[in-house]
Amino acid sequence: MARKIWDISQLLGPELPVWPGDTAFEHKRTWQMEEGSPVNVSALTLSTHTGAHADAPLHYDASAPDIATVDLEPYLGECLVVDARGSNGEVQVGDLPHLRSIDRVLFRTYEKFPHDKWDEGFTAIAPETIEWLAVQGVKLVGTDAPSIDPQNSKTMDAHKAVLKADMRILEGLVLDDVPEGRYELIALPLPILGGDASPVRAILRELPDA
Ligand SMILES: N[C@@H](CC(=O)c1ccccc1NC=O)C(=O)O
Ligand SMILES: [Zn+2]
Ligand SMILES: [Zn+2]
Repeated sequence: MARKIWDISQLLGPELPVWPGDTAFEHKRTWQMEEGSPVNVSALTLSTHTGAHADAPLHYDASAPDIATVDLEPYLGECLVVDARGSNGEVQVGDLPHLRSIDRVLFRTYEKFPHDKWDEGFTAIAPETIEWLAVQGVKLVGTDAPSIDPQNSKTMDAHKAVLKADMRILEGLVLDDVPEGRYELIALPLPILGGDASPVRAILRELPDA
């Protein structure tokens, strides 16, 4: 029996909302068959933080590893999806369920993911929550929000807490259709030399029957 797959990635098209001031997503043709080329070939212009993406430690520490260097292990394996829609402003420690032997935690903060407009008031993750997850042995934290820090953050406290615990981050996931529970996560970053982040094709898959 095939194991159900949830695609938790954003669609990458011209309407994709991006961080204020960041690079807009652009996809244009280099060669076209209708102009006599034997093939269609196009080119992408996009921010490393486009859609569902993985931050590299380099994003928040100028001397830390780039996305081509990080181990792939955190981005592949069992995870817990937590419904944090009740959190207001920041996911607090009190919003967490009891965590038992889990390496990856993904937070759903949206009732409905804002596909067609930028949401500046997204729910961040409190640095204390990151610290608590690290104490529980969590290696990767994911969110449907565009960042784990608030949009106007200058201190990036949640990213700094991730750095201290050497955790990994996924942002921009789409979790609207995913019930709370345990899944297999697959969300591999591209090996971009010097990259501070990479878009990922993020999916969740039913765990194999025990
Ligand atoms: N997806 C990015 C968004 C970002 O770059 C950012 C996050 C919080 C505060 C400022 C940011 N970027 C530009 O100032 C992130 O990794 O958080
Ligand atoms: Zn990011
Ligand atoms: Zn980030």
